[in-house]
Amino acid sequence: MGEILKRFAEAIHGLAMDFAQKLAEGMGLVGYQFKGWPSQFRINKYSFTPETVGTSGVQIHTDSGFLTILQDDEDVGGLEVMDKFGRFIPVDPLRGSFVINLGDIAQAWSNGRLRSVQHRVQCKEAKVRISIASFLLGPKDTAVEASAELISSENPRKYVPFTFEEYRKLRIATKLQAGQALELLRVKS
Ligand SMILES: O=C(O)CCC(=O)C(=O)O
Ligand SMILES: [Fe+2]
Repeated sequence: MGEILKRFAEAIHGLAMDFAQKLAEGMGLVGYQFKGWPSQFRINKYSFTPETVGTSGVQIHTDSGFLTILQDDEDVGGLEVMDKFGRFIPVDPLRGSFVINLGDIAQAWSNGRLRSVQHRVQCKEAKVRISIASFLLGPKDTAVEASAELISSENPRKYVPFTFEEYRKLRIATKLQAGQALELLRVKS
């Protein structure tokens, strides 16, 4: 990795960790530690052509990790997120901003209080589009498990404990990319 990318990656990882910490505090989790949770980086390049206008550059999916910080293309739009009514809402380019969204691990970790968001990238115009996605994944060696503070008799545990690696493999094996794989890990009542 080049020096500039390395510094970018470190800064974004730090931002993701701070953001996660604030989320935990906001949910009343005192002293929760995200220490050792890794980030993964991906540079997406879409070579859109007149023929691809109107098609999907990335199919509908949720991100599998905890949270994503997206440095989206500053000129070429196309990102769309799904609202709770199943409608796609365009996220137009906004210079000097990041898009932050939650993934499936956040949903399991929070016992369903936080929700992962379905999204896709549509080809709107015949241009090259570039985005840099930084994913804060999940705990490295321990299981993803909602803290005791988030569990009560009215709010029983929703998901069985699982590791990020197990979840990643489950998503690949089932080809369920839009959050449905999490349903397979629900505690049976
Ligand atoms: O390119 C984008 O705007 C989004 C890419 C994305 O959703 C992803 O990499 O998971
Ligand atoms: Fe994504």
